[in-house]
Amino acid sequence: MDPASDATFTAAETAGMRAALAAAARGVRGANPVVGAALLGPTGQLLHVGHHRGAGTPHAEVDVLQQARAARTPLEGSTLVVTLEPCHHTGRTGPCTAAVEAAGVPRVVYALADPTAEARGGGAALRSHGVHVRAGLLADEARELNERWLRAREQARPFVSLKIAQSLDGRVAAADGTSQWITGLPARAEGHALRTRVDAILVGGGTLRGDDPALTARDAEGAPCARQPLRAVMSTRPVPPEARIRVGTAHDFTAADTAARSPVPGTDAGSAAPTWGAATETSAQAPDAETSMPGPGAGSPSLAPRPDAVTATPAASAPATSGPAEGLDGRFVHLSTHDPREALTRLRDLGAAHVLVEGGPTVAAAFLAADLVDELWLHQAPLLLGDGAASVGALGIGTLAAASSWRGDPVGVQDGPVAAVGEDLRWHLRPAPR
Ligand SMILES: Nc1nc(O)c(N)c(N[C@@H]2O[C@H](COP(=O)(O)O)[C@@H](O)[C@H]2O)n1
Repeated sequence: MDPASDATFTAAETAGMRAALAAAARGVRGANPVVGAALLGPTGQLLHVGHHRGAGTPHAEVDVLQQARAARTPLEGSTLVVTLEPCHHTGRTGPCTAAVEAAGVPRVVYALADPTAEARGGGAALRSHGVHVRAGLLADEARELNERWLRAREQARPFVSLKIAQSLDGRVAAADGTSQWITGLPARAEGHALRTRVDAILVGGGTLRGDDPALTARDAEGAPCARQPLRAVMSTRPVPPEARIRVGTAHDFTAADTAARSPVPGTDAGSAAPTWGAATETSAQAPDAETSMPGPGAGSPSLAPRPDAVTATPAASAPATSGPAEGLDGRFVHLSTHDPREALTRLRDLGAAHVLVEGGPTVAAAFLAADLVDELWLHQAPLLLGDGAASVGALGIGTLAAASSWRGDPVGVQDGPVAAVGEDLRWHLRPAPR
């Protein structure tokens, strides 16, 4: 137990922590935890509230200190209240401990200790520099907020998001296999926004062969986003050389690329460099069937892929803000396995800390059955198909009492966990506690 976790806290600190917990929920789930922070004045008055907005953006502590600096708020006698221990490392951003010290905040109250090997120890470091530190305030609430992120870190695997676009009756394709476009443009735009936040997108061999998706992240005009996720196929069968998933990659990771290149911090991954395969360039521009993206002639030109829509921008020239991990930009990897844990291990070893699973039904079921889905984005269109592929394959659930159970997740959505998106319905869900 943290030596300072038996402390008692003031009513103002408890109120500040509640404000910080509410602010944390305005962040997004993924490679980083959701974190909120509040600054209290000498009499406990709430001065500023901030939060973290996802991997690569300022941490909650830095966000709230930046607000104080912008407003010229004096910090003598202040207390920083934060839902996670200030980090004590340089990752995608700098150490929060240094920011707290530089700002001259004399007291810090945090909820939950940082469990990661690389970032932990901020409380002790601040204490050794004369900052008054107390831990454990509303720790259960803070732990619950990041329960799946904590679990992913414990299992030394990436955080996993699953995205499904389905009909009212839970189908992702009609009887003849057609699947474009089940959902409307606003829902598809949400899907692309999600793609820009992840390190890797994964599909199965059935989706690859049936739909030939490009798996690129594009903006509302159909132009490629500055940073692209790694594109991954999980299949024991070969990936055709002409597959669109390979298009535009300057290089690809070969099927043998299981060696570590940029491992997720805190894991035991090795450090050998992977083999780089030759680029496969093609100008094919078929519609992105699996993910319901419009293609040429789809009647929605604003999101139609353009000839250059799959040209990845090299990570080195991209702005150092949120987005996929450095070096994965738009590349392609073939994971020759049906085991979702093995697939995640290999993606982790390539440097992915956040993986988006985009189907199809067999791959979705494999991740769900293994309890490897940390958040679910489900778009439901007002269509009935009556036949065709179900969105999720067999889960081995024989009776209602054993159903896979989910809860609305307000994190990462401003309009609540269930909302209308154009003509469609969007659910943002997290696994129900077991
Ligand atoms: N104290 C704290 N505040 C936040 O707002 C955070 N997001 C974190 N995250 C911790 O730092 C690691 C990520 O660091 P970078 O964003 O790459 O710099 C993450 O693994 C957490 O341990 N901590």
